[in-house]
Amino acid sequence: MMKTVKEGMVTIKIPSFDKVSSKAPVFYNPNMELNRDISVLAIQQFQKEKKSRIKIADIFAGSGIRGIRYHVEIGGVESVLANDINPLAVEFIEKNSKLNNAHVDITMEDANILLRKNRGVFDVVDIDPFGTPSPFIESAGYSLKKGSLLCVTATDTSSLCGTYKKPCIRKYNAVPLKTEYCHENGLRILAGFTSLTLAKYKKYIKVRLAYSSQHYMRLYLEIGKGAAKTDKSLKNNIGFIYHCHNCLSRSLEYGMLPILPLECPQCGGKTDFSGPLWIGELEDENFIKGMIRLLPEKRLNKKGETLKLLKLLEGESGMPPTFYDIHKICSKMGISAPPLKKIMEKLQEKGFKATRSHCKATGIKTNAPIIELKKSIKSIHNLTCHGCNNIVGPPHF
Ligand SMILES: C[S@@+](CC[C@H](N)C(=O)[O-])C[C@H]1O[C@@H](n2cnc3c(N)ncnc32)[C@H](O)[C@@H]1O
Ligand SMILES: [Zn+2]
Repeated sequence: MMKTVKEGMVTIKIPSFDKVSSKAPVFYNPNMELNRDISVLAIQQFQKEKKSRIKIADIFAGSGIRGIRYHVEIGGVESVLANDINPLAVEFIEKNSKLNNAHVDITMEDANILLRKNRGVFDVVDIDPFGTPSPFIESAGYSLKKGSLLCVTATDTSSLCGTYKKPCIRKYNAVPLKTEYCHENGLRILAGFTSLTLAKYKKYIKVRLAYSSQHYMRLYLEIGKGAAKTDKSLKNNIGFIYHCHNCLSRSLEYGMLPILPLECPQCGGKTDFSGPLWIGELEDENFIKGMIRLLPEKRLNKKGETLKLLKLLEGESGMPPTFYDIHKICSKMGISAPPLKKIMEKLQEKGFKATRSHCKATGIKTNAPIIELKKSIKSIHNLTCHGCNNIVGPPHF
């Protein structure tokens, strides 16, 4: 039995399956359509900036839908290589390429071998494996050329988010942190690990776009080259996040070792830490603006969702790492949560930056310290609440 799928401008066929699983004869996940839609826009924007024709490698191609979409939907493409280790997947990539009249190059190799054999060939490498991309980053570091784009998906979010600490240390050589901003933290661990892995090849990353959605994380990294620039990139972007579970304050430390005393500077409580991770920029405002401008000319089923996400990510550029969960803070303060918009306005009135986080609907990113945020929340609460001032007791800050 066959199943027909329509996404973007392509139609593909795959063997029927009961549920999305790595055990399916040929893997296809309809929930990743947004991932593929955003990839089409991001790679198109990259190609536009490059002003030359690009060679793309979709090295975990599955049914071929991703690579075929890149071939059909992205302008200025010189070639697309679709690779998979599964022989049945390769058969379907061949069928689906013909079905869409897309002249895709097809290989059946282990992704690491393919990257090693094609050093300096591709302008875009897309790594979309089952679970962790960690075993493939080293070969990507060897293979990628200056000015190329590395697109990485990770679906092992429980490791990156710190539900399980040991697998994160094993796969990403970093200590995770189970907090309200654990998804952003996970993106930072993945970017930090990639940056440190590439460094031995005197290559560094510039994060053009990073987001977490549903069950996966996705990074778009532009590759730079040169020993001095790599050293500088590590110095300016790798470090640690410290988090106080008591008063919810955070701080950053640049470097390869956690050296701050593990005591909260705000309340004296014990702090937890995460890292080494990427504490530099995760969003490139101009890149995202470019992607938004490209939206009207693309045929995407998830256009609305894509725009909403890109707008949130655009707002996050230039903001410091981590965000505050207003519900968590208010529950600690013993008051009901005021609307997010009002809190952001209050912070902005006081001269702080404030924006929403794409990771959490109740999250606010701000450069205000926790004490200022709590003061702002309290003042809005006092203006609007006439019933509970006497029962909440003294403010908790
Ligand atoms: C998550 S699926 C890819 C989905 C596809 N990119 C898409 O958007 O629909 C991962 C694919 O990687 C293939 N694979 C697993 N290990 C591999 C390896 N070492 N080298 C190449 N392909 C591999 C699997 O057969 C599977 O088709
Ligand atoms: Zn504290």
